[in-house]
Amino acid sequence: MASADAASLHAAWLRICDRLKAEVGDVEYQSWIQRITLGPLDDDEITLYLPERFLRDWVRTQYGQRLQTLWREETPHVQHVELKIDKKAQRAPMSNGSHAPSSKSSHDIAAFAREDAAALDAEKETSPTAASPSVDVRNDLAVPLDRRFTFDNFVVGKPNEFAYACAGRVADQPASPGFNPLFLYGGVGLGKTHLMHAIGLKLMSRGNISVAYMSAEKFMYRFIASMQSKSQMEFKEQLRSVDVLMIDDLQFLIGKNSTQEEFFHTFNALVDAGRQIIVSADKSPSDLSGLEDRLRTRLGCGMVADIHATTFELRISILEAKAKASGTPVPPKVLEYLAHKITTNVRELEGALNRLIAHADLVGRPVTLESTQDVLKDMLKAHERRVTIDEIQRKVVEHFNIRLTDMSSARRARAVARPRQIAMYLAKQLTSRSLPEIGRKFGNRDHTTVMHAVNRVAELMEQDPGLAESVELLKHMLES
Ligand SMILES: Nc1ncnc2c1ncn2[C@@H]1O[C@H](COP(=O)(O)OP(=O)(O)OP(=O)(O)O)[C@@H](O)[C@H]1O
Repeated sequence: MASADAASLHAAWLRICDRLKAEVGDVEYQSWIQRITLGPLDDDEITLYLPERFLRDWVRTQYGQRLQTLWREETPHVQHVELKIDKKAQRAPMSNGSHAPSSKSSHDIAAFAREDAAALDAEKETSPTAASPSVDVRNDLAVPLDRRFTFDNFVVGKPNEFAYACAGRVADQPASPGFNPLFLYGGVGLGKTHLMHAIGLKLMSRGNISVAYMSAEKFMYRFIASMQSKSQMEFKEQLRSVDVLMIDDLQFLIGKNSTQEEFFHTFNALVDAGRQIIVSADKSPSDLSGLEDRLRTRLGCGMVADIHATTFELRISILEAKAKASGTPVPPKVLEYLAHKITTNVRELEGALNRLIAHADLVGRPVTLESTQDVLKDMLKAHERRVTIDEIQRKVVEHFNIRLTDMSSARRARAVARPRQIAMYLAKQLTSRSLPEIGRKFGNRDHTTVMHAVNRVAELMEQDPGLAESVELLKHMLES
């Protein structure tokens, strides 16, 4: 093998850098390739240095093959590429000469991070309840898991059984094919965080597994803080050293481009190293517009599990379990009432129950339906569904297969009059409209007619289970 002098090696390296830059783009180039320092040629093997182990590993997995090919193409003297760690290479002048950072490039990532921080500040201004950014990198990387959020404490029903099963599988066999990443998504307060913590707790109970859980927001604070304190390497190394990384509420990263970029690299490094990633968000990967396409694609590559909105049955089961755990007796009527009134969010359902129990303990009186309505007045008001009389009329005519005009017509035939009475009854039950207001919406009828209809339907529901079922069904459809 002919020997190559230092100048020709250096020239070859510059050409390789040029080609790589064109292939991978500026950001990746500056983040990774630019950190490489050219080392000696030994026989047909060229050594390239990187200042940190994770950088070396990353470059090896991401670009190792390509570097070898490019070297072989650029100079036949080099057949093999060896990537080594050299701490002295840290912040050394770029050996790739003219490829040293341009005026803007060396701080691009930091600049992006500042942009993310600015985006965050803008959000904070419109979101006074959010915590101010904590940028203390001395804290532990992850936040502790909540010991209450176990699998045993998670109530399973139709809407969450699939997510529950997936979470259980990951807890039993982390990083198994098809389950990495595990992507949990669903509306607010439906148990995503609970399941993530349950996985973490179960894994940790088995001992030697390192689990890091943090919100996407926290991830970003850490990232920005590491930029500010020039400890990015430490941050990256810490992240890449965990066995299981859990990031909650990923939607927070929408519009935070450099944090997304950082997360993407962390994600790849961990998955490639056979570590488990668990992510939660309020939407599926494909619906998270605002996240980079390549990140969305990777997020959807493992198991995607949806937690659906709760059903009445699940809400009852959750309330029963929580009431039982509290040790304070709560009548079934109260549980049903809560499950009817608070339908969207388990966190609020739980909050309502806790408030009732605390109140009962404090005043030393049992929980009753009356005390519930009183104690939760404000909360329940906020949950009143804004069902309109128009909606009620539309649903009722659809159900009984009559015309909408029959709601306000003077026709008295039973086939029309009864559904009209039912619609009035529902208007009284589901809206805060007064009897005269309801009457006006039903062809300017008198309030006494409405009152009669309401009483008559209540009476009939007691006598006729078929009719009661129809009315309940309509009510349920209108409420959900
Ligand atoms: N199926 C369930 N069984 C028992 N508790 C539940 C269930 N679902 C939710 N919870 C409880 O409801 C509360 C809210 O759940 P969690 O924080 O996991 O929701 P989330 O989906 O992560 O919400 P967010 O979108 O706000 O992050 C927690 O106290 C959790 O224990």
